[in-house]
Amino acid sequence: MTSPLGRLRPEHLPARRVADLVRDLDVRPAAGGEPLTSDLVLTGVSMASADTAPGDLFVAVPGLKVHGARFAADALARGAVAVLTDAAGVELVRAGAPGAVVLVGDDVRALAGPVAAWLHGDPAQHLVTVGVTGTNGKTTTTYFVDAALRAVHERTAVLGTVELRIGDDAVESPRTTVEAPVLQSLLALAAERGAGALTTEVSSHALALGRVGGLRFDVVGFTNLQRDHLDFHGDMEGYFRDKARLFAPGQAARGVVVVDDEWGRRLAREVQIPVETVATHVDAPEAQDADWAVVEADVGLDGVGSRFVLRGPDGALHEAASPLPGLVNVSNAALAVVLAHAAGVPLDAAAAAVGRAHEIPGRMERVVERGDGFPLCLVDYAHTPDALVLALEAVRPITPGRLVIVFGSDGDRDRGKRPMMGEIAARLADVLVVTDENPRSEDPATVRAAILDGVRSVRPDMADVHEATSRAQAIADALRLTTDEDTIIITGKGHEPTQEIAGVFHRYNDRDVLLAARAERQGQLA
Ligand SMILES: CC(=O)N[C@H]1[C@@H](OP(=O)(O)OP(=O)(O)OC[C@H]2O[C@@H](n3ccc(=O)[nH]c3=O)[C@H](O)[C@@H]2O)O[C@H](CO)[C@@H](O)[C@@H]1O[C@H](C)C(=O)N[C@@H](C)C(=O)N[C@H](CCC(=O)O)C(=O)O
Ligand SMILES: Nc1ncnc2c1ncn2[C@@H]1O[C@H](COP(=O)(O)OP(=O)(O)OP(=O)(O)O)[C@@H](O)[C@H]1O
Repeated sequence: MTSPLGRLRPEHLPARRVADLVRDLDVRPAAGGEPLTSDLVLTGVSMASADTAPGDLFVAVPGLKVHGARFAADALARGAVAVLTDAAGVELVRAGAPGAVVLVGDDVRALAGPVAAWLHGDPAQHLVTVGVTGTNGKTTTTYFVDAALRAVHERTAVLGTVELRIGDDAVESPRTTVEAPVLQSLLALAAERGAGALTTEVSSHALALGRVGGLRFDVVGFTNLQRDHLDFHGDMEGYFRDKARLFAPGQAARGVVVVDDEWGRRLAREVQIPVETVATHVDAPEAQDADWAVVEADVGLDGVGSRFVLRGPDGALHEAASPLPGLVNVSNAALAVVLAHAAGVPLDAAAAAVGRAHEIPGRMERVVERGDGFPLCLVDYAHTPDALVLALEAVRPITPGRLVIVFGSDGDRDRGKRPMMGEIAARLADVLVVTDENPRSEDPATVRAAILDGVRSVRPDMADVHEATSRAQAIADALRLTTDEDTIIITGKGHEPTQEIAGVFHRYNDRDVLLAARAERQGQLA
């Protein structure tokens, strides 16, 4: 996917002297290079050569695969005026681009954010900023928070897995949390366009790789911690420690932590910033000590949403609602209300706005309504074992007939979860269509076989278990197998606009494919 950086820079570019960068931040001219001239001016920062624009500082970081300094010549050819790198990078820049202006710093990945914030004049100070981390629920919670912030700000920005949105303008997002220079440039653009608040998802990769460096959030939130991304973080302890970085004093002024799981309780105990705690499971022991607690929840059997009652720190009870089905969304909504309140939105306005929030692409999204021979069809992003359990439990009560799941598991990612996903689906759904998610470089059949091993361990006769070698075929098969009493839930890819197969990103979206399959089936039924 093309990076949106070029399209999302502020219209009024900043202009600051390289000499002032050396004066203000912990960087210095590399020995033996061109002397810094006082008229050398920067108007942008980039970390990827393809995203470099004239006037940029190219920050060349040592990558996990390759050193960014290898691409300095490319960045300079695109108009970069200087390169910031580490000691190892200096030699590489000199080899590829002799004569370049080279600055050097010790940890350039960590410097990228502060440098970009410096260049843009610390744009975050003009906005209320909210960051949300946790394994599941980040996207949903950020959209809920954004809905609440819009109750008091005419224009807002929301950044995350689904899109990068400022006011009504949005582009596809290259990842959950953009690189630090892109984030700072988006903050500057949001401020320039008069946005009063910005909410962003903060992934654990972002925290480990300094993508939110240079930004001190007004409020940050934690949803939960579940098994995911162990290929990157090593173990749960490492994953937790990376998440906890968001709650460091330099990174956020205050926090709101869901304490339903032990990781949340530990985070609330250990962090050094003021935090409010939220317990979202009715009558759970942690509710007694939590600042905020969901004390009643009525999970709507119409599958549209839930009403709940939130007890505040003063003991007062507040009516609130989640516009999406399932108890997990009560949890996300409760967190969002408290986060928005901490970010300056009156409590009842926050609760009302969250209850009315619009549908979120690929999050329990109702794509086909039940009726006329068609089952209710939802597209959901559940791609971890815990999320899958919760998603299936959320749709069971709204399913008069059979619960059908179309699902797979990612290639080149945590292999251990594949049989677990199969076991869960076999336990909690009636009909299974096992297919591909993003096989990446792996043989899709191998990934499916691992899932099917898990299915077999729970359902040895493999009754009502189907395998489809393409996701579009799986969706068509599911529609063919069902009537309007049933529910189909398609999990794993949510809003994603592409499917990655053997290194190639093919345009693919579950919602679009489902609607096309429905139209075709309607033709067959007519
Ligand atoms: C594992 C991981 O996060 N890797 C990130 C890491 O990659 P890397 O260190 O391997 O980078 P590299 O390929 O060695 O390249 C080194 C440097 O050279 C630059 N380069 C490279 C090639 C080139 O032609 N020109 C160029 O300038 C790169 O931009 C980079 O700055 O640093 C790169 C730039 O800083 C990131 O783009 C890259 O994210 C990759 C694309 C990625 O897929 N990340 C995923 C796992 C991720 O971040 N996911 C989380 C969400 C997870 C979730 O909750 O689901 C996210 O926030 O999206
Ligand atoms: N609070 C929650 N606890 C557990 N599972 C949840 C929660 N909220 C949502 N989910 C499930 O996780 C899926 C992903 O939700 P969402 O996109 O909001 O999370 P996310 O943290 O943004 O995920 P990712 O970082 O992978 O994009 C949903 O489709 C739903 O099935």
